[in-house]
Amino acid sequence: MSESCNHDCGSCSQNCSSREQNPADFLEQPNELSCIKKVIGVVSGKGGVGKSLVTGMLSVLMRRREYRVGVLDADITGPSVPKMFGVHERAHGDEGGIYPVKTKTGIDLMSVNLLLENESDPVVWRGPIIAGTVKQFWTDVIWNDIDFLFVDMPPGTGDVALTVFQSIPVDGIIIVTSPQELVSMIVEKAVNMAKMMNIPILGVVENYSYIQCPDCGKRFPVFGESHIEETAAHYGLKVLGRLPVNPQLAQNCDDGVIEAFEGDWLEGAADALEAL
Ligand SMILES: Nc1ncnc2c1ncn2[C@@H]1O[C@H](COP(=O)(O)OP(=O)(O)OP(=O)(O)O)[C@@H](O)[C@H]1O
Repeated sequence: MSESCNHDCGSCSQNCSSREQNPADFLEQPNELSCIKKVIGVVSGKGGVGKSLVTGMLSVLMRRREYRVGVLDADITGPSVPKMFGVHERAHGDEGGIYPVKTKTGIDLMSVNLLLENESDPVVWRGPIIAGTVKQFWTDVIWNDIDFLFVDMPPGTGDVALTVFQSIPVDGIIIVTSPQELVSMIVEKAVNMAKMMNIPILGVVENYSYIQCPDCGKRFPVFGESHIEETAAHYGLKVLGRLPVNPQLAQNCDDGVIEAFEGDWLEGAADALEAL
């Protein structure tokens, strides 16, 4: 602290200990009617690697294990969660807050698409507004009795991702990657961000890992040989699952019936969540 400190940090540029804030200082309180046991962030270092699909599948798996599950779609400019679940109605609220919309199997969803008049309306908002909306999904939405709240994070490690990590008490993150060479750098970015935010990493899921011949069962690494084991070992992370390119999964998303997907690729990830 400077000797001439007048305790008015707004008029001083010194980076002293009284200015440094604990990450916990930025945490927002959830709605007073919410009751959430664990918050799991699903992140990716870049867009399009299947983060939303993995979020959706994990929420379905945990629901199948009889947990009460919610999905907070923090991917405000590319909200794909409601479509995957075939949910098109609008969310409603009252003086207590906003109520999530329930899927067919009882998963609670909140997404900007459930609030827009027209779900095809583009969200052309600047970063602070987007980040504020995500915060409101935490502070204003009534997450009633939730064992696992999955947060489908915006892709990358930018402004909105940072706000989410600062304002929501995330218990652990799952990193979704693809098999390309770039993966190591991308995982490193996500790992560093989690470290900065002091959030445990539960492990990595590799998507688009291979394609499996429906006749002979042989696996083909269409996007190149996987480096996930070495990469995960390098950062001391667990590989929680490898997801093939599977046309049926894409069809399930397009038809809004992700709750009907069949496959045990992510059971390891579900076990890790259950063990939390
Ligand atoms: N393993 C897979 N097999 C078949 N289709 C897949 C697979 N993974 C993702 N897809 C399809 O690819 C598209 C993109 O996936 P998804 O929306 O999950 O990516 P994302 O990482 O969340 O994207 P963004 O970063 O843009 O939000 C979706 O149409 C999804 O159905």
